[in-house]
Amino acid sequence: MNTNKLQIEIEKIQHTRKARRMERILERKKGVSDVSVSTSGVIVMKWDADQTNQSSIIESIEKLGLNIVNVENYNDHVDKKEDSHNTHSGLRVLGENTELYFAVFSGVCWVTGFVLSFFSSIDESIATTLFIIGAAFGGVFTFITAGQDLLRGKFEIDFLMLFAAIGAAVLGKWGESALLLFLFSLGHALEHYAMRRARKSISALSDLAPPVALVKRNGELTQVHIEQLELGDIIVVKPNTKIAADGVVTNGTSPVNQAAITGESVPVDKRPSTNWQSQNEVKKLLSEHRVFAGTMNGSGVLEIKVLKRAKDSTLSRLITLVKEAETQKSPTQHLTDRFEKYYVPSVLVTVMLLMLAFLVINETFEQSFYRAMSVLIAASPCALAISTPSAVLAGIARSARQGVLIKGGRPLEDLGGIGAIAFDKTGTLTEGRPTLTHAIPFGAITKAHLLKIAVAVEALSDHPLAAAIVEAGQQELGGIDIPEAQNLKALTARGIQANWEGSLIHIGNRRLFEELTGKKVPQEIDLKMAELETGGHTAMIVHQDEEYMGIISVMDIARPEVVATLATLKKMGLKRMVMLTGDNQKVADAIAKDIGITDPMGSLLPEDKVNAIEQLKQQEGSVAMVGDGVNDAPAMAKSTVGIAMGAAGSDVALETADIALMADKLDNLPFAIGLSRKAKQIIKQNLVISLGMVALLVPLTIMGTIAIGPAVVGHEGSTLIVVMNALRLLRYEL
Ligand SMILES: Nc1ncnc2c1ncn2[C@@H]1O[C@H](COP(=O)(O)OP(=O)(O)OP(=O)(O)O)[C@@H](O)[C@H]1O
Ligand SMILES: [Zn+2]
Repeated sequence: MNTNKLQIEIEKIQHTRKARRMERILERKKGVSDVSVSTSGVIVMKWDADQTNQSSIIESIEKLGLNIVNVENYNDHVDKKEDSHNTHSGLRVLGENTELYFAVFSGVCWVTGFVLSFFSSIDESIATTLFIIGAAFGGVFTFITAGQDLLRGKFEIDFLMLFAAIGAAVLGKWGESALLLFLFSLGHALEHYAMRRARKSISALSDLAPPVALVKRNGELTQVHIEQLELGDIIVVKPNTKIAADGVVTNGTSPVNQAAITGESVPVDKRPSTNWQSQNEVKKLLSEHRVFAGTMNGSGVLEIKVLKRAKDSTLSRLITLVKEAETQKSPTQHLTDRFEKYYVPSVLVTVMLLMLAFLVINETFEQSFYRAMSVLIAASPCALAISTPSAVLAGIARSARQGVLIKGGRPLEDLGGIGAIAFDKTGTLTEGRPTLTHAIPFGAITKAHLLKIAVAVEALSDHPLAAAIVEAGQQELGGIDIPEAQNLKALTARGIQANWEGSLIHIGNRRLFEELTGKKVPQEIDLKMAELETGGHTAMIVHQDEEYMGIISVMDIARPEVVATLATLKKMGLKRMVMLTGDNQKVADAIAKDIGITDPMGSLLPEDKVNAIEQLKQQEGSVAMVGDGVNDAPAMAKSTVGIAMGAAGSDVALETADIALMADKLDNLPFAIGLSRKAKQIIKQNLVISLGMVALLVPLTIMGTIAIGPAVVGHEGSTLIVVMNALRLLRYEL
């Protein structure tokens, strides 16, 4: 089976009955299965590439009198990116592993022929025939690939191999020719087999989402294909079944295992959101209210309002990004590509010259040709070519399983070599949910008045600090009516300004008032603030017209896992852990001391954060920046590797980061760094193995110490070792 998935948008179908009929008709087509036609005009189906093809399917749909609007082939761009050796699907009579079976059969022919050739009583032609059959089975895939490459104007290893085999055959050395093609095809079949294994663990992601969902419409439960779910639909998720869509919990409580998306092994308790009817965005929801398609419901029944279409779900985005990531070349790969560009032609020239050796030294053309072929095989950069991509593929596949999306070889390699790591404070190192701790009025002002002003003004702000002040302030004031403020102006990294009851209010930090008044803030205020800040409280001044009214302070606590995470990073040898924040330096120092940050940098303007990253890069070579990917995006973009946390809930973070921690936690950071280091190390080992083998084999073949057989064994052996070495990453644990 070679299953593909196809989604076709057509014009709306008027009746459900008609849609069902379409389904039945299409289902009857050979190679097509699991057809679902929605009245909204979406056809989804699976089709087997061995039995039918896309254009034939589209033709049959058009024959039904339907107008096709759009066609989306889920496997399309994956298939195209499969390596060229994998494209001859026409010959896959025995399934995916046909090449391997052919190689084994070719080997059997060769061994039998080889054994028979020792018996003088048996006619030589029998052994020769076996060799020829062996060569045919061993060479057919090589022949096709070489042909395809040639048509595309490319000289690749398959062509060289075929050339060598034909050369040997021309010289009457059928045994050698068969051996060569056998070993070559065996090596490459095993290599593809291994690579496919790594790729499978990526495509396993696609199987996470259940194909159907139970939807509640007009009080009735019906089963629909997930592509037919509409935004706002309420789906019912039974205990221990998979959740079919991204959405908000509207009813029921249940623990949900989100490991598939976020890598968290502990289930997250979900409960209904109180205002689910007005909730329209997954990213604004608290983790206890939102659910993701592909995650596993626990013991309770959940009702969920669908907030994303199947094709836009976090899981779908993740799958697309992982598949894209696989094709992003790493720095080492660019390097080896460039190396190969000069290397391959020079090998060819050398081989040409070696063929002419008989003109200079005393040997036959046959001997010269034979030596040249051995050198050609020995020097072929097969192992080199696969050494980095295989590691990148395995690394990305492994991390995806852990809830870490690494977008390609570059971030994978870069993260393994970072000299320092910088964190955004609010929401990354801290919970990002500050609480009000103090309200200190000055002089004759009452606490209630101070809070009233603060609540009225901050109610207009969407800064995380504001929410804390409003919520706690209102509670303390006991639901009294507070006149509304107007004309809010957010003063970035300073505070806010608004009109209230005919006066002008400012709330913010020292910078704001220094700029406003041109003077330092009064000493007693400064001292009081400093006292709070030393204790880790973020203090803000409330100012009405010309008067300082008081100080309010909030506190944001560190995330529970941060201490352990930073300790692990330290143990892993990361010396500089930097915290970047717009908050006061003293607050930064206080938090840093508690959690193990080495370089707290406070009172930063947004552009200062970017400069700080720039500076760190100069000092440490490369630096990773961890943040939420939204308001620290510029700093992340400037860093060597931008790491976004909580990416499962935020499309922006998922798109902009180089590496995304899907869970809203830092837990996986050491894992990601460890995996990247391992990948870097494996890539290095692979380069040594592949180049070392070439360095060993080339002189030996030139001197004639070893013949073509051992050269092929060495060559293919190193290729396999390199791939197997890379696949170790699939089993990586911190
Ligand atoms: N709405 C507001 N009300 C009062 N003060 C504010 C407000 N917005 C910002 N400030 C003041 O400006 C400072 C810097 O704010 P900024 O938004 O740059 O950083 P942050 O989001 O608090 O922290 P981080 O940089 O760690 O995310 C705050 O610490 C606070 O003193
Ligand atoms: Zn090879």
